[in-house]
Amino acid sequence: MTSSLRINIHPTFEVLAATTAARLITRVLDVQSDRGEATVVLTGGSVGIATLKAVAASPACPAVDWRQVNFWWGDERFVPSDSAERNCVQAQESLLDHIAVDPARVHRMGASDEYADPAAAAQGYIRELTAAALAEHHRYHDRPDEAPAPTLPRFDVLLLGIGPDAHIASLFPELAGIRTKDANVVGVAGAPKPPPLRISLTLPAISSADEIWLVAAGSDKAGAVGLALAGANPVQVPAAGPRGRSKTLWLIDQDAAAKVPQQLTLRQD
Ligand SMILES: O=C(O)[C@H](O)[C@@H](O)[C@H](O)[C@H](O)COP(=O)(O)O
Repeated sequence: MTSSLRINIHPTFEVLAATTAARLITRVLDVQSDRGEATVVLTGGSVGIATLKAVAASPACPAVDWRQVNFWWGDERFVPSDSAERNCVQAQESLLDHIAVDPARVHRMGASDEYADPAAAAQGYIRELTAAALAEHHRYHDRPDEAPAPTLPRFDVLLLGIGPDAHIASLFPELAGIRTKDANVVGVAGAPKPPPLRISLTLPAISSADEIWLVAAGSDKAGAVGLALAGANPVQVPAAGPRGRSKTLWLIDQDAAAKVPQQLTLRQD
């Protein structure tokens, strides 16, 4: 399957969040009509959280059977589980508290009051991902023992915010995480964006997703977005790395689009 790249530019942060929310609701509904369940990987950050708030506020929100949605996170801050800094705490307040989710389908990354360090929390998430992948493999394969067992469940939509330094999730330029190819989850130390201790999916795990949506707003993201879309090296520009299996969607506002190569904004493949 060839993966398509699309760039959608919106006039303002608010319109970007509202349209991303509408797109997410529609995508989950479409997947649920095919498979019953749907799986979304959430992100932290201003656009990621604003999108969740817009989903909760949408008149279409109740159309989704949220009890059949699996929630994972692309990254998390390694702080106490009840800290307002946690991406999952912000997602809980923005959306999950307002919909009927199945707690067994909400997969939070580990916290500093649950694990000794980010590496241990990463191992814990790897175990949780592997267990979900195996259960899904048995649900969807007639003869599961005849096919190799996957280590990741199917991610229907994976959301990524982008930092001014072009980081995605908690994969930062030049650090070990963006270079990691032999693991699905890593612990992060020394993150330039506080807090310094984090957990993150790796680029191979991110790129296992069917659709990847990169969301960014503001002129401080224009350089990162422009470099990523110009095809920079992912080690220096992590936002250049993600490729969804079927679609890579850039959802950005006009300010963040200021340095997108002109020929790209005309081409929508
Ligand atoms: O844990 C995090 O901080 C996020 O997952 C991170 O990857 C975020 O999405 C970007 O830093 C963009 O954040 P802003 O949109 O707030 O700049």
